Formats: sequence, C-alpha cells, structure tokens
Amino acid sequence: MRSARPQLRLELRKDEEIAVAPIWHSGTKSDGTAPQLSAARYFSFEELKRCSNNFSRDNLIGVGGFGQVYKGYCTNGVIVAIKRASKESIFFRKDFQSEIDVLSRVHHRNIVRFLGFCFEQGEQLLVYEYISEGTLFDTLPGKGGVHLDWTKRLQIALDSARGLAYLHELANPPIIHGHVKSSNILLDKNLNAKVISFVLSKLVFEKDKRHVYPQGRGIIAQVESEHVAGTFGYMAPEYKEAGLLSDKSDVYSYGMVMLEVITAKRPAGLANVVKEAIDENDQEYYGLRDIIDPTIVNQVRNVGLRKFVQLALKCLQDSASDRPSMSQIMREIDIILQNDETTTVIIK
Ligand SMILES: Nc1ncnc2c1ncn2[C@@H]1O[C@H](COP(=O)(O)OP(=O)(O)OP(=O)(O)O)[C@@H](O)[C@H]1O
Repeated sequence: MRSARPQLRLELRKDEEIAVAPIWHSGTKSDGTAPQLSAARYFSFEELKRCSNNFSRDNLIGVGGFGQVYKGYCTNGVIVAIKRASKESIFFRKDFQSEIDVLSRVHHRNIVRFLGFCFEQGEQLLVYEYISEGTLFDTLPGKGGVHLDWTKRLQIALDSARGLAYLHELANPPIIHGHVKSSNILLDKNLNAKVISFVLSKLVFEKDKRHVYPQGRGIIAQVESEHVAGTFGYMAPEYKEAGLLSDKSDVYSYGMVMLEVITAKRPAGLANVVKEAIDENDQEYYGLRDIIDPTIVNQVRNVGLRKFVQLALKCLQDSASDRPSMSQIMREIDIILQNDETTTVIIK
C-alpha cells in the first residue's frame, strides 16, 4: 500500500524565519505507531533484524555517538547501513520523528542517502545506503590498499565541500552538520565522497535550542554545555568554549580535514605544525616538504598546494566571521582542481 504523502505547511514567523514542517499522518501499520513520509520508507524491526543477521557482530561496521552501525542485506539485493540508537546515547530522541522529516528531505549526491527508519519496540533505527570503501580517515593513511593521489584528494575535498554547502545553503531548514571530520566522510566504489552523520547531531530547528539565521549572516545555534560534544582537534573554539555552533564552526572542522588531506596526519596540533613550517620563499613546497604525505609529495603542484593550504588556514581562523563560507570554499577548490588538471596535462 502506498504511504500517505505528507502535506507541507509553510510558516512565516515574526523573525522572518521560514520553517517547512510536514504534517504526519498516522501509519498504515496495524499498530498505528509508524508515521509515513513519502521520501523515506518505514522498515519493520523484524525486517532490519533479518537483513542484519539479527544485528550480529559479523555485520557490525562501526560504532558512533548515535549507537551501532550494521551492514544489512535487503531481500531486493540492496545493501544498507543500519544505525541502531543506543538507549544511553544523548542522541536517543524524543523528537526522532521531526528529525526523520528533515533527513528525508536531504537529497544530494555528496550526502549519504537516507533510505528509511524504524521505531518500534523501544528501538530507533535509521537506514542509509551502504557506502563500500570506508572513511576518508581510514583511507588517507593507506589502510585497505586504496591510494589517494593528489588530484583524487582535491576531488574528495570538493565533493565534501559541496555536500556541506548544500546542508548550509540549500537544505530547508538549513542544517549545521556539527561533527565534520574525516571519519564522517565516506568513499564509494568510485572514490566519490559522501558526508555522513549530521543527523541527530545539531539540527538548527530544534525547539530546545536558541536559533537564529539572519539573512546573509549564516546560521547559528546555541547548544547547552552538557550537549557540547565533538572530536578533539576538529572543534571550533567558539563551540568548545561557548557551545556556539554554526555553519562557520563546520567550516573550521572542514579546514582541519583539508590539512589531513594534504598531510595524512591526525588533526590534534596539526594547524600549528603547518603554520610554523610555512616558508613563503619556498616556491615549490611552501615549507611543507616534510609534512606533506610522502605518498603525494611528488604530485602536489606549487601554486595549488599553496592555495589549498592558505584556504585551509582561512577556515581555521579563530574568529568565525573571518572564515569563508562553504560555497566560497567549494569554488576555490574547484579552481585549484581545474588548474591542477591543466598543469598535469601540460606535464604529460
Ligand atoms: N552509510 C554507511 N555506509 C557504510 N559505513 C557506514 C555508513 N554509516 C556509517 N558507517 C560506518 O560506521 C561508522 C560509525 O558511523 P557513525 O556515523 O554512527 O559514527 P561516527 O561518525 O563515528 O559518530 P558520530 O555519530 O559521533 O558522528 C563510520 O565510521 C563508518 O565506518
């Protein structure tokens, strides 16, 4: 049976903030608990149990802040990643329904596709397309035998920037990822990058958080101190210190990913190491010869390298307002990539 289509309601509030909220219809399931939303499918708990071999250890592919992630084989041959919320997690939500609503409206080729959900028997589960080649974090040091050359790294950086720019500037409502890091960027079989894990982190529309997104000034959310959580090395100073989360705090974390892309080093302390090593007079390596990942050191092109590092450091500025927007970053990386490809062709 086709599920009922949600009707969209457009509310214009006093502060000019626009929110589009679907009206949920009671489910077609016999227990009447499952809301239906056209873009996302409802999976029964039994079905997810079956396709993950009863959430077996063999199917476990990861553990995150939300809970455990299992690989699942659907009867129609589709392979999925099933995120099963742990009840102790702060991400186990009362407002699960409204978050699914947002998730099901996010469609971008650089964001992992959300396929559906389940909440039944006290469980909360989210189902995504399965991305086969693992995380950027694991791939950069060469784990799993995949070598990422410099051009591929630029493409991955561009893909991830596109995904994040979409969340910030095109998704409705705008979404702050809140947890940008190289382990939240997955690579598919063609090594295209897809961003994961923004869900249930810090969606700006959450009622219990103050939020404003004035025109032209980006989006910002205040997170209560007990909910400030992140990975060391990636957290913007204003988020770490004051719980202020914004599109620009995502930009900060992204800048750190850019430095990882070039060095294949872990983020803690990396920005200072790079800043101290920079040598403006070194036309070739910008002073970074010993810091660049040795597997790409012969591939990086001087101008591209310099511009890429400068862009990363702009993202990592202490003052959020001095950081570029994700779409500016996207454009700059695109130019670096195009110039890099032109140079490569000439050299060949
Ligand atoms: N769609 C997916 N396809 C393949 N593997 C996935 C998928 N989603 C998650 N994973 C794997 O599961 C791991 C944990 O994912 P998850 O998004 O829950 O955690 P996280 O990013 O570490 O944590 P957090 O929720 O704190 O951001 C990932 O690092 C990845 O290895």
